[in-house]
Amino acid sequence: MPDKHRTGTVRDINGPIVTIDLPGVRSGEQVRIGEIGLVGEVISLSGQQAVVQTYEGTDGVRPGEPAMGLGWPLSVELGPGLMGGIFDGVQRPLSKIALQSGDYIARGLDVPALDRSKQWEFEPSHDLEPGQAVGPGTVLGTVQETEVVVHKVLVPPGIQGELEEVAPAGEYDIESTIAHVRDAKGTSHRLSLYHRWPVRRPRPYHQRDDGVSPLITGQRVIDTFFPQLKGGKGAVPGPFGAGKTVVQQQIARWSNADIVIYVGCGERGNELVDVLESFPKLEDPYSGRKLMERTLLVANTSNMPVVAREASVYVGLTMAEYYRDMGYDVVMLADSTSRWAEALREVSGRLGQMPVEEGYPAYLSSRLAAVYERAGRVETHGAGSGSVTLIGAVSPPGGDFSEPVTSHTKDIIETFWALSKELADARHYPSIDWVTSFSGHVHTAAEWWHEEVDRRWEQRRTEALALLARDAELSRIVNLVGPEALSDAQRWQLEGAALIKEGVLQQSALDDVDTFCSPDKQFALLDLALSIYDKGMALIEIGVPVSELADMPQLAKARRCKSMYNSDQVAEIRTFAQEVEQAFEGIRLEYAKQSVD
Ligand SMILES: Nc1ncnc2c1ncn2[C@@H]1O[C@H](COP(=O)(O)OP(=O)(O)OP(=O)(O)O)[C@@H](O)[C@H]1O
Repeated sequence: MPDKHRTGTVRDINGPIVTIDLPGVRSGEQVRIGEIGLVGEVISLSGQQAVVQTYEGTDGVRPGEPAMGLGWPLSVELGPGLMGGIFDGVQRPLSKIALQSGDYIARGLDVPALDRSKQWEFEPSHDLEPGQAVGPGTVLGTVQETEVVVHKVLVPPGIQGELEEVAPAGEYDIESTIAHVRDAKGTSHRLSLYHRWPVRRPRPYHQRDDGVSPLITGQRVIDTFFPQLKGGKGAVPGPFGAGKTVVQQQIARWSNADIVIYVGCGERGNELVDVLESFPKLEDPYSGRKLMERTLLVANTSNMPVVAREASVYVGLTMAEYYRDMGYDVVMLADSTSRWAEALREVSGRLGQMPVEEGYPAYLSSRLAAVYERAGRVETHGAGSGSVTLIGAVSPPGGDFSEPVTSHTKDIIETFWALSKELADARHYPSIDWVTSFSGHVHTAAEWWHEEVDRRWEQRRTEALALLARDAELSRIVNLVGPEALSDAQRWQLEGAALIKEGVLQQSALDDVDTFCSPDKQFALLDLALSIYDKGMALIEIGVPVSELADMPQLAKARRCKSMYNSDQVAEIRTFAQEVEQAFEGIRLEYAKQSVD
């Protein structure tokens, strides 16, 4: 233990929950437990006794060992050096830890998140003068954190006053003094390139703004059918193996956010290894450099107990808010909030609290809501608008969406991308079910699409969903009485829906051309599918048999267009649409001629 200052004694150990005697300890305070110095946090107090949840295994710790209060709540370090980092659930840098203790994290390790020795090139803001009034969000200067991220060095929340001095341009480590600010009481505050922030306290902002532009993910079923806004909150619930991780990775990789934060929260070890191995290899499609230059990962390692997952979501969110405060659009992916909720359940069970639904405590929904509440688009204190988009994967046991975590999440979020086992089994990817998914952002997104892409976007989207709903009804009839019972018009509706499903909704993450689809290409493909359907229906209405249309080679090509033409080749898709139109016109003329003959 580093210090005997304010020490107490371990009384009782119940898995990750430890009771200690420590006079003067506060709720939420960080403590170190036992000779080994395990990290933990006070979650309840009763007289001199405190109940602590530890973020590391308590094996070997015995009653009577010391416990020490650190005097501050669970906090993270915020400053240059976060980008590209891989941290554990309490923000310890995994790569450094591996150097110190090998692949398995030794317990009680105390490694700061940010590198103390690295020098950063600080460029002070040119418009700053000593004597000037500054406050939270004032940009003191910048540091080029990576090739693609300019890190704004801001006056941290809570500091307000007169600027005494700001450091000249030069190289500084994160602990060097960058500025001094004298507050109204005359106290001088020394500011450096980093500060600490308690993870459970949302970082302040000037005011909330409504989201205005969609988060473009390049995934058609998301952008075109169930859009998300920058600053929105969304969930991806899905049964085992339905594709949650792929959806999240596609968003991380392709979305037009400035910063990506991926919190691997208690998913199986091999999946986490996969994420940790795959992310550093990914190329940033916007800069051509490594995606990790604007990404950071938080990963619960397999030897951390379940309660560490609980902290990791807040750790990720606080870092997301920090970059939001610089005016960036941040997307944070939490995989998965079910595992996070299990941590709540475990702790509440060990505390003997009354379980409400399936063992979860009564505060499950309020905790979930508080987490999602930290998403949003805001007017920051000094750096313009910034946003945190929060997308949580949910892994309901047995794929049952009525279980508590999924159902409470559904009430909180605005965008719900429900993955379906049937679609995944049929290898229809992404397996986002168009019947049960929803987005509360369609009208706002429509303004963007109408302005930037095509004025018919919302109308076309509605037509496609109506056709898919009709398809579901007709498929039920076919299952009952067979396809012969359908009219030619109904069969053509099935063909039209199949074209939407295969040509628009299905999108392979593994297809080099189709893995990302620009908004223009998304609309061109949707419009192509619907025009084919509309033109075909007009022919059926004048008596052309459906078999003649269903065999047209153009239909097969329309299904493949997504992989034949990349996002820059929208003109080619439109040319093909004209060819199809001519083919239909040919049939119409021929049929009209036959009728006359
Ligand atoms: N968009 C996609 N394109 C191509 N293949 C996909 C896509 N989505 C999912 N898959 C396939 O489905 C497999 C399982 O996906 P994934 O690992 O994302 O599922 P999961 O829901 O995260 O699983 P788990 O329940 O184990 O966490 C992938 O390995 C891949 O083969």
